[in-house]
Amino acid sequence: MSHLPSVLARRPILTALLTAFHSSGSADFALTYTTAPTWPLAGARTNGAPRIAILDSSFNPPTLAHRALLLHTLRRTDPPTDFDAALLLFSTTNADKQPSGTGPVERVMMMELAARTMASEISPRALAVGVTKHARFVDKAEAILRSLASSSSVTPELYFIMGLDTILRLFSPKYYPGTTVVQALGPFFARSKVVCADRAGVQEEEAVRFWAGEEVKEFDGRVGRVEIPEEARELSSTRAREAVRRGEWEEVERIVGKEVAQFVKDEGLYAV
Ligand SMILES: Nc1ncnc2c1ncn2[C@@H]1O[C@H](COP(=O)(O)OP(=O)(O)OP(=O)(O)O)[C@@H](O)[C@H]1O
Ligand SMILES: NC(=O)c1ccc[n+]([C@@H]2O[C@H](COP(=O)(O)O)[C@@H](O)[C@H]2O)c1
Repeated sequence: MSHLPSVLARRPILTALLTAFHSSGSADFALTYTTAPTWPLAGARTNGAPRIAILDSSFNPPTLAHRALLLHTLRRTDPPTDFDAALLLFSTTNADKQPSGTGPVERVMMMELAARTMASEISPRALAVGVTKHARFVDKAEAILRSLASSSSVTPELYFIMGLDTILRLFSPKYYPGTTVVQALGPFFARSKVVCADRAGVQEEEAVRFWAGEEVKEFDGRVGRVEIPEEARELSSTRAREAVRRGEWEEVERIVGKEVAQFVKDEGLYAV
């Protein structure tokens, strides 16, 4: 069954929602779609803090690597963890880049498309799509926790999934002027954990240096690992955009899957 018609019908609602979110002085986290109205409470566990696996990405466009990161985190992390819910999260600001490629409405439409194609594999856990205005993980975590505490009195444990290139930037001092990395990340790691996947393109020595470093050791037990299949490791949004520009639609489909590829083609995204 194609999810495209349902997502295309969402455009006016999403446009209004994102405009209101953008102009609100106070909102810094909002959900656009959930598979269960009680998200994040749809899992089997009934006691303890609900655990939410969060895939934060620019989704420019969503790829099958993003899908693999989320599904493999839910199935086998080291150490093994039971999750109650999952969240695809998009930030309207990025820590390093100016917005380019596509606007927020198309990004969220593609995220919702990806979410609908994954929902049955994630079930019985609840899956949501959300947006935040924050670029740094420390601020994203705070916004999500604050929002859930005010709307549902739930205090979940957040697990941020990221590739090695991103965990290197989470621990980079350039994002925390006026303080040390350990001080800046202390409150974040008190309530959240990180699940990290190796990423093609990161130099071996840089990876070895990072894992042996004092800063990551400071948060021992708060950083887990996940492996994704070989074929997903080399996929990236950049490669998908380049394949669109070359008009190689089979390659685009191999990187992003059938439905997102169709959306990108129909909407004329990334063509120039
Ligand atoms: N193939 C992959 N292997 C491991 N981690 C990945 C992979 N693709 C994306 N990630 C991770 O997923 C998160 C979101 O990725 P992001 O949105 O930056 O995708 P991207 O493909 O790197 O995008 P772009 O090519 O536009 O820079 C990041 O933490 C990134 O490290
Ligand atoms: N120190 C940090 O918290 C930090 C550093 C770099 C990127 N990020 C975020 O990671 C996500 C992925 O970033 P890229 O799209 O640049 O790969 C974005 O939301 C970005 O803002 C966070």
